[in-house]
Amino acid sequence: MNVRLVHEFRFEAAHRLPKVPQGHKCARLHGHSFKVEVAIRGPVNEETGWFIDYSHLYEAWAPLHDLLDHHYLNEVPGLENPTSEVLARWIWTRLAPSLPSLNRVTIFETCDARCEYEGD
Ligand SMILES: Nc1nc2c(c(=O)[nH]1)N=C([C@H](O)[C@H](O)COP(=O)(O)OP(=O)(O)OP(=O)(O)O)CN2
Ligand SMILES: [Zn+2]
Repeated sequence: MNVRLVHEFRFEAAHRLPKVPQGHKCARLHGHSFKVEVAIRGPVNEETGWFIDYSHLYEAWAPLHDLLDHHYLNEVPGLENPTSEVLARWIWTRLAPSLPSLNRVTIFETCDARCEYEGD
């Protein structure tokens, strides 16, 4: 039996999008309460009844939270153009080494819009 486990994380950050057309509102400095969903996929162990402990997701996420929370994303190396798309891949690249079963990273900038990334 295979399952997808999903853990939500949140961080607050400011950003601006430097490559949008002139006059676009997102060229101005603004902030979001970002929500990130990290999904892993794999088999359930018949003995333990789980795939892996959710705490592994938390442990993998914690260093990224420190890099992102209450930061100006444009100043974070690799996030000079911090769209949801760029952020999703940035997070994926940093989680994948410690979460080989990584299946999807989803970025919610607002309640209504999200970017889902499943690797290239
Ligand atoms: N494909 C993308 N489009 C947009 C991104 C992005 O990262 N990828 N980002 C933005 C801005 O960051 C913006 O802050 C979010 O804009 P929007 O979804 O329009 O959110 P609002 O709450 O400001 O919009 P409402 O019109 O109030 O719904 C824009 N586009
Ligand atoms: Zn924004």
